[in-house]
Amino acid sequence: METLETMRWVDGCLEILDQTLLPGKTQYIKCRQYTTVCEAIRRLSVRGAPAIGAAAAYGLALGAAALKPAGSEEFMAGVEQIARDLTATRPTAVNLQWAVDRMLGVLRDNITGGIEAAKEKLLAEAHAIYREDLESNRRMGQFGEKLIPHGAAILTHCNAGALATAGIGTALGVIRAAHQAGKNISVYADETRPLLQGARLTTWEMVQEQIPVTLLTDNMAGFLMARGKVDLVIVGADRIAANGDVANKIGTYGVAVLAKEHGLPFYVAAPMSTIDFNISGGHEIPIENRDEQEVTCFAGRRVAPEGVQVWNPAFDVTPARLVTAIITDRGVARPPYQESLAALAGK
Ligand SMILES: CSC[C@H]1O[C@H](OP(=O)(O)O)[C@H](O)[C@@H]1O
Repeated sequence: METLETMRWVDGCLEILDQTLLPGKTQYIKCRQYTTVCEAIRRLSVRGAPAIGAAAAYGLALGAAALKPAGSEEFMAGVEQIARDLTATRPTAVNLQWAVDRMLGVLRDNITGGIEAAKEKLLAEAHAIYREDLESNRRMGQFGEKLIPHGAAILTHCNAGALATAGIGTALGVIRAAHQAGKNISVYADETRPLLQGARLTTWEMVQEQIPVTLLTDNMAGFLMARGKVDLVIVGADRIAANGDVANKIGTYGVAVLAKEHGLPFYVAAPMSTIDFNISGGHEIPIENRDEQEVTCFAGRRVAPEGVQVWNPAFDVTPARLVTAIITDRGVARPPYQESLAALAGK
């Protein structure tokens, strides 16, 4: 089985697995400047909320290391600009802002110790963020697999796997844990238009691990459920509001409505770093709109006529009322989410 690292730190350089080339080609982007990390996030070479957060943390450490300020004030100003550039790359996954805020907090706590020491602290914190995600995924898998019945056929959307994280994944981490617990599960993977994270990445991860996986186009999910082929749905998340509304890859809301219609459990797996307690509901979640060519072209060939208008939101919002449970790295939250998520966060 080929196991690939989503990213790795090698001799002062962040190497990012270029996911736009998967599954056909395995190639790492060598990021020696933080601007290369910004571009990798923007073009989804690295993608998935936890992975974006970890990449941004390493990007901030890279950028800070290259600064040659006259003093600490200039250094702080330089790092804060790097932080702004990183958080501007993609607006929806809260892990990006969370990771950058955490790095800035470490800097402010250590600036009095001198600039070189602060640079070392930043790199250490980026390593910590990456390392913690490994353990966070493992815990989500442990909590989540208890919800998975033996022999379950599980539908998932997009890729919330090892390629979206530092570890075994969020939704796919639960699937891996259930598989390893001997539950004889199988997976249905939505291709996930327009960038095909399901067809390219989720199926690849499942095939690598010899977990039975069936690929379907997004518009087939309803009929598959109507034919009684699906036992439950599990997806990842990019930002979850305090009330349990979930922003995830475009198409997730439709799957949740279909699951409700067919009486199927709809689970969301996400670490606590994806819960945004600063917003009350999904209406406050910023939704990224992406380039129209992602929709008008397919495999590099234009399929829609010139002059067509395009709407290409990268995410949608699933209301909490459609979510059966939220599997986090601190336990499983059930409705009412305002209370259960706050309790898991120790608020
Ligand atoms: C474990 S977070 C995965 C999450 O991120 C994906 O979005 P993108 O591929 O655009 O970064 C998708 O929403 C996944 O559920």
